[in-house]
Amino acid sequence: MALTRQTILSIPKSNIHRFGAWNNIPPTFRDLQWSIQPNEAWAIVSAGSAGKTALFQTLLGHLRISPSSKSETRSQYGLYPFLHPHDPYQRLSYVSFNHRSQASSGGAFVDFTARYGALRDEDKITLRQSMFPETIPEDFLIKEKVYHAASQQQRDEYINEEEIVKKEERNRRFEVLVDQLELRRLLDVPKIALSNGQTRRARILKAILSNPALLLLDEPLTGLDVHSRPILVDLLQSLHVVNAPHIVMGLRTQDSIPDWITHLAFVHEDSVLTGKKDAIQDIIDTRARDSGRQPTSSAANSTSHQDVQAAANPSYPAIPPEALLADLQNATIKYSDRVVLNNITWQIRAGEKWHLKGSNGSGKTTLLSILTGTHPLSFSIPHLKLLYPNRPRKQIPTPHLAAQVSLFSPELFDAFPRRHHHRPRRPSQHNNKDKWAFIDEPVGGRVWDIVGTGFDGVFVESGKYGDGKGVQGELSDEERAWRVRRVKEVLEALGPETVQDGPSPPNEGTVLAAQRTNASFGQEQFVSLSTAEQRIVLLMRAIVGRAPIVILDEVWSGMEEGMVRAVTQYFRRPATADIAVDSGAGGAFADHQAVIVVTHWEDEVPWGLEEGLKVFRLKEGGVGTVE
Ligand SMILES: Nc1ncnc2c1ncn2[C@@H]1O[C@H](COP(=O)(O)OP(=O)(O)OP(=O)(O)O)[C@@H](O)[C@H]1O
Repeated sequence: MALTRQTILSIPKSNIHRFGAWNNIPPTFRDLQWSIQPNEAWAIVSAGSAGKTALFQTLLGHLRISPSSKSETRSQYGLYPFLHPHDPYQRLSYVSFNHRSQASSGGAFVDFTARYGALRDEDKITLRQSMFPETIPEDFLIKEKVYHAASQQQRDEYINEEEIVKKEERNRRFEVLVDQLELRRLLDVPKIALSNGQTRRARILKAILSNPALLLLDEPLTGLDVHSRPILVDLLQSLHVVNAPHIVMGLRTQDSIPDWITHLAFVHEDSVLTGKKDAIQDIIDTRARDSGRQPTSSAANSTSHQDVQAAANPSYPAIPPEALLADLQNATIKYSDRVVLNNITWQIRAGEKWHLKGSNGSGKTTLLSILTGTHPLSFSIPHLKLLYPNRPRKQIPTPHLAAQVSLFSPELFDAFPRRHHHRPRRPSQHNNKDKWAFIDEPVGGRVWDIVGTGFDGVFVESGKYGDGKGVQGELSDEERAWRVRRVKEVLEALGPETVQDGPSPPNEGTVLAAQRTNASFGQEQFVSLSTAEQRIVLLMRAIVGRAPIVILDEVWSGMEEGMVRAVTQYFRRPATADIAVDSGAGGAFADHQAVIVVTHWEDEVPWGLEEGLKVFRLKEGGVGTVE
């Protein structure tokens, strides 16, 4: 198609490299050629998050396009002819639900339970105030000196924005969108208190209000309930057809593609296939059929593995079949006039598999935070008994509870500390500078250590062997040996040799896919892993300790296709395989464990109703029932 002033994006045949990488290093993408016209609606599709993210990074100018824009082959309008002559970076908005928030990138642990109390003053900023900083009362800003600086910056940004869009126009759009996205009744709720799905809708609203010409949305539907998904898809379409803004969205291969999408960019390894939807969809389907291979790891198939499966955690008393592990009766939680949990009664027994269901904001995370003891009100619920043998929550020290009710959740993923060392680098002839420079390098936190933090439910690695110190005192030799065996088992079950998904776009500093083994993976730095791999490591952390109650909240979102397959297969492996000597083919869960899965996608639940899966559903008004 000919390039015109209206063309939105144009990348003539190019290789895409990371900045700083030589041209003779394999590029992230080879021979990428792509143009987007205003009447086309594009989605970027890839099996995992890494490929999609790299393509979005290319659009954001974070990767190097070769030949460069100075070359004759490039358009006179650059990457975004449509935005010309505006600064593309002012008119471009990128919202990704694939990444952890900036908040945790500094390495400090962000207290994700703060939302339940909203005790700190800066946590009281409401959704409305976050969108309209000028509505934050002046006396609040003066009192909160630290926050003042941030708010002032937001205010300045707001004023700058005003140069682009008239205030009235922004307000008018806000009024319409806030209803369409069903956020009105949440406007005066502290922003930090919003549920996962509510936060996602609010971020999309904010991005639209910033009036971009091009809105890049990565996985906008992940984490949204079945009711909200079509609402968002319709809204995006209505904006897109008038090109205000033009939208490019990222989807997983397993997501259904909205009808109004006309073109697809399919990322596979280092190639990007672009074209009309049907043609590219055919290619994706064919590839999916061909690659329907099963994980081929020693953990899945071989019988040579000599480890005896490590069933029960020797640190805790043996749990008899069907023992009551959680007994919650008549629990109510409300915030001023909003009842989030209304008289909830729920009993969970050893060996049970639960699917906790409910629309966005129905109280799932709140309910689980009572079981994990992280909700401050978990102490004041009259009847809450946990673990085996059953004891009132008040009598269980919180660290013991954290070790025995293990958790994976999007909030934990965001908050998990990733440490970087800000280290000075000597001036040298290589960096061509006479000044000292600072480089950020990852420190500590090998995968092995991070998985090991799961035994004690803590967030910092501890213990000489990276297997924790034990919350009940010094570990015995038997306990230590059990822990080491367990870390090996989960690495074996979910490490890169088992989870074969094709190589991700090469990241500088990471070990090449071909050289990786499940064992070597344990020695890699957690912070250098891709987002999807970090997820799988935190999943290993949640299951390593064979905690009596395992909570898996939105585990599959953000994982690569092959990972979803391997994890599901591992979860489905019968618990009885657990005691099989020298098979290495143990199940992810032993008979004495209860597992609670939270997902809005039915097909992600590893077990069916016919296999004994139980369903607990939360409804509007905070009512909860066993289905
Ligand atoms: N301080 C507060 N004031 C008012 N409402 C609050 C407060 N804290 C939490 N809420 C509300 O409690 C509800 C429960 O949120 P929760 O995170 O438990 O929902 P969820 O079912 O996990 O949702 P999602 O599917 O989006 O993750 C939300 O509607 C939230 O807005």
